Amino acid sequence: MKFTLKKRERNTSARRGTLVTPHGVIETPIFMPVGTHAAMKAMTPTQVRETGAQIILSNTYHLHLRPGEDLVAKAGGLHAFMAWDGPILTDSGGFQVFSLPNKRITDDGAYFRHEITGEEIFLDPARAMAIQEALGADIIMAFDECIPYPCDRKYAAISTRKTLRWAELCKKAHTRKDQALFGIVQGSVFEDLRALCAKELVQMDFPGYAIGGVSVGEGLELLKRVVEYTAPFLPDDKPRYLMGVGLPEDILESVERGIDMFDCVIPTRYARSATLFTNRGRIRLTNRKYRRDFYPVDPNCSCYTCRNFTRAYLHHLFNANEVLSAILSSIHNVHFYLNMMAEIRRAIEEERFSEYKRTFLDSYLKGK
Ligand SMILES: C=CCOC(=O)Nc1nc2cc3[nH]c(NC)nc3cc2c(=O)[nH]1
Ligand SMILES: [Zn+2]
Repeated sequence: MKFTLKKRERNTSARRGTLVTPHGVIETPIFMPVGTHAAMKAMTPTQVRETGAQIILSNTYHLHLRPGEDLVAKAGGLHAFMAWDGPILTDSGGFQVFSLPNKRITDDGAYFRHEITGEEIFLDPARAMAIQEALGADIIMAFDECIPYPCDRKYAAISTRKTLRWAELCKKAHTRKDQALFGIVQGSVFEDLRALCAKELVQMDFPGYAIGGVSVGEGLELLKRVVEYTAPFLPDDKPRYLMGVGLPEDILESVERGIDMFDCVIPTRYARSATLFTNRGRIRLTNRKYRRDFYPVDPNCSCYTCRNFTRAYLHHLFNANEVLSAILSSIHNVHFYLNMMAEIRRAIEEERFSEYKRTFLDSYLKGK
């Protein structure tokens, strides 16, 4: 996998790059829609492609539980199984489980109790590598502990050292050369732990680095600070992935501070609960005020949904509990995110990212 920096912004740390993977080229900064169970919810691969998505995410933990990585491998791997011929990244998905009470973390790994069957699953570096290698994603993530927020410094220090030890074990266990293994920086909100973790991971020399342990309830101010003091320790010529981020405003602030890759369930999850993104903020389509509103969701949007349907129609679909409501809303929200990323890339190329961010947020946050 090869990352090339194409442009650095003069007055911010925003950067424009190209990431070449075995399944295609990714233009960064990029947003990666999340397809947890090897599927983008309510969208076909063709529809996902049409939104401008270049790379999608799937979750190791969930696919290990069902249908199991051996079955996916027998199907020819994730790309064949889900008919997505673009790049795929697998993260743990254990994050959701990490945040659940029913898990036990030891020095060697983590025990997750399956919320449905109650069956206990043990994940450790070697197993996490074996599962992701069988699934066949282009980018796989080191097995780490996502430190919850808040947490005391002592716990964060011990956990961060463990994540570093696990990163070493992942590197040893990872054999497939056509897969890129990214290291994950932990350290909670403690600047010195973040610096120490980043420096030691860089010493291990990964093809890319993620900043983990964020978007765990710390809020935008702390997120900005963590990114601000962690990103500079990461190599300029390697991709930087901020896990689980986020809302449009979180993404803009993090691009400004040097992040290249993002993932979040927000666009797809909000779509299914009728919350849609527009360049004047979010709208709740089940609200009665859209009953007779014959405008598109976002008059400036060029997606299939905005070109063919009105807010009144989507309001009706949600009221009638039609499956089509989830499909059309997901197409719009994912398109909205990917369109924003395309505008960000152009703004960086034309050295006007700060102005783009200000204009976008003025309209988006104040509904101007
Ligand atoms: C197979 C193992 C691969 O391990 C991982 O993927 N680890 C990992 N995933 C995360 C996912 C997150 N989502 C959010 N917010 C929605 N924050 C996240 C933070 C992490 C994290 O610190 N680590
Ligand atoms: Zn649209």
